[in-house]
Parts: sequence; structure tokens; C-alpha cells
Amino acid sequence: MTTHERTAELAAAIEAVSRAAQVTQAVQRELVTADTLTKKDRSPVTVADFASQAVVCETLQRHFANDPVVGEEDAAELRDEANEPLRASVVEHVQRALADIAPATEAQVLSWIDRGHAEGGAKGRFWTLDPIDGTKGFLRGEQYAIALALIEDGEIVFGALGCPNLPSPADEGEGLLIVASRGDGTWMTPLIFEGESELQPVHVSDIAAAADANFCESVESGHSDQDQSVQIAKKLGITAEPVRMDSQAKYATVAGGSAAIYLRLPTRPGYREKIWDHAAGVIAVEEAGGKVTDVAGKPLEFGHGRQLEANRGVIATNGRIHDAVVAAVRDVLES
Ligand SMILES: Nc1ncnc2c1ncn2[C@@H]1O[C@H](COP(=O)(O)O)[C@@H](OP(=O)(O)O)[C@H]1O
Ligand SMILES: [Mg+2]
Ligand SMILES: [Mg+2]
Ligand SMILES: [Mg+2]
Repeated sequence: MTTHERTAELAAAIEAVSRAAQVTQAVQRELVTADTLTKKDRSPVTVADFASQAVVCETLQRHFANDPVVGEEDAAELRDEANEPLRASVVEHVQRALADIAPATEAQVLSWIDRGHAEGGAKGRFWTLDPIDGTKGFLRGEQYAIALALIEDGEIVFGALGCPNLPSPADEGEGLLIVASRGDGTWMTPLIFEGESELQPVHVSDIAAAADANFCESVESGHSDQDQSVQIAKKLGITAEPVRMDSQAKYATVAGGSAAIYLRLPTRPGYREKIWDHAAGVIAVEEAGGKVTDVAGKPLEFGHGRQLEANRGVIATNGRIHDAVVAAVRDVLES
């Protein structure tokens, strides 16, 4: 990183996300089997989700005791007597991930998960956490992310996005970790590494014509309208097939320049995007030189609580082609 601001946040976030990734990768190795998909068994991702949130919240609490966390999960379901086996599995994975810190008790694990209950809002400082973004990708053994961002007075100022199944930028280590700090830039490093790793700067693609873009979108047609995206791509003269991937790995892909467009087109009018599904990815793209708005071309507003109440959908681009993409989206959505 080039400046000396937010170095404490950087250290805490790297620790939190890489510890959480150790947990999610262990769960994927040990609990996700060929049967998981065919039996529609969601228990592995449930264990990984809760354990990841516990580990990130413990780490944040150790570094920034007073910072609230707006996390996707809470422990209510885990406290249910019927869920004793699930709870035991979560506690065991958290204990392993924090073995060098302290022997964690069940009560502590549940209380760390519950630290994610904050409401967010327009004033003050809070973290937002998606302990596993792309739960469907996790179960398929495809892309998922651990997404953590810091918001101050409604503005994202720092983000860390761990993508265990994206390629590492080094021979050492597994997975990709993207970090971004407002006004400073975006960097990448191996997500899990032995020894010291360098942060390398990340930049968006420099294409100037939308027709030359690769675009990415969700694997899930229920999360983003894939019929409309075909029409938008056609209008822009894009001939490349869409790159479909789960999670905020899409933002990482735009930040790193492998794609110049990420489209998320509303599938139903009532849905509101969640802040933890976007904050870390948005700052990664913006600080890499790109631009992010909603489908109407308005900036995303992170100061309205747990949801993006003032926005619909998302358009992320390399910046240079943003206006052309917004215009094409408007034409298709209005037709
Ligand atoms: N109808 C909908 N429209 C848009 N996003 C939705 C949605 N229903 C669920 N999601 C969100 O889509 C996220 C995954 O995004 P993607 O499809 O890009 O991988 C989910 O995050 P989780 O997997 O953390 O629950 C969930 O919050
Ligand atoms: Mg999510
Ligand atoms: Mg999630
Ligand atoms: Mg979810």
C-alpha cells in the first residue's frame, strides 16, 4: 500500500479473511461431497457460513473492539436445540481456526456470530460482512467469496475480498485476496500464503469500446435477468459469451481487467440488494479505476441500513465504457 492510512484496518482484514478462508476451505474439503448437490444438502455451507462469520467477527473484535458489524448471519438458528450437531461442527471448525489465539467456548462462538447484528446507516463507522458470498457456488465447488468492507458515514472506505477458488497471483499460496483503500488503490495478494507476500496493484481493463468487452453475470438466473443481458450485449455489439460466475468474484474479475462489465439486472421489483453482497467488490472496482452504479446510472448508497434501499440492480465497468453500458441497459429495461 502506498499510504500510511488504514494500515491497522488492512492488517486486521487480511487476518480475518485469510483465517475465514482456512475454515471455508477445510469445510469444502471435509464436508462437501458428490452427494451434497444431488441430495440438495445445504449443511456444509451452513457450517462454513457460521464458522466464517465467527472467525471474522472475533478477529475484528480483537483489533477494533468498538466497531459494529453488519453481517449476513446471526446465531438464532444455531441456538435451537434441534441443531446441536450443526452447532458442534461450527464450534469445532472455529476452534481449529483460532487455535493459536485462545481455546474458544461454544458460548463465545455464538456471541461472535451475533456480533453481526448491527443495522448500519448513514452515520458513524461499521464493517459489513458476507461470510460466504455465493453459497450456491460454494456447494458446486465453483466461485465464492468472503467479503468484508468498512463503511464510514455512508461511504465505503476499505474492502477485502477473499476468493479461494480464483487463481493465486503467486506460485506460493492458494486463492486470490483483493484489498482496496479509498483514495489509495486496489491490490492483490495470495489469499493463503506462507511467509511474506507482496501486494501488487490491480487495474481495470483499458478497452475504450463496449463491443470489445467481456461481460460477467451471475450463474443464477433468479439473481440477475439473463434474457435482458443477452439483449444488452447485442445492443453493445458484444460477441463474446457471458462469463457466468457466482459471488463478488465478478467484481474481482472487473477490477483485475479480465472482464470490463458486470451486469446485475433485477429479476423482481420488490428485491433490495444487501450491502454485504456489494461493498467490498464495489470499492475494489472503483479504486482499480472502474465505475459502479445501479441500473439507472445512480451511485450505490450504502448509508440506508442493511439494504441498498435507494438502488435497483448493479452495473460495474472499467469506467471508460460506463455511460454506453448504462444507456444500453436503459433501452432494454424500458422496452
Ligand atoms: N432475487 C435476488 N436478486 C438478486 N440477488 C439475490 C436474490 N436473491 C438472493 N440474492 C443474493 O445473491 C447473492 C449471490 O450473488 P450471485 O448470484 O452473484 O452469486 C446471494 O448471496 P449469498 O450467497 O451470500 O446468500 C444473495 O444475497
Ligand atoms: Mg452474498
Ligand atoms: Mg452469504
Ligand atoms: Mg444468503
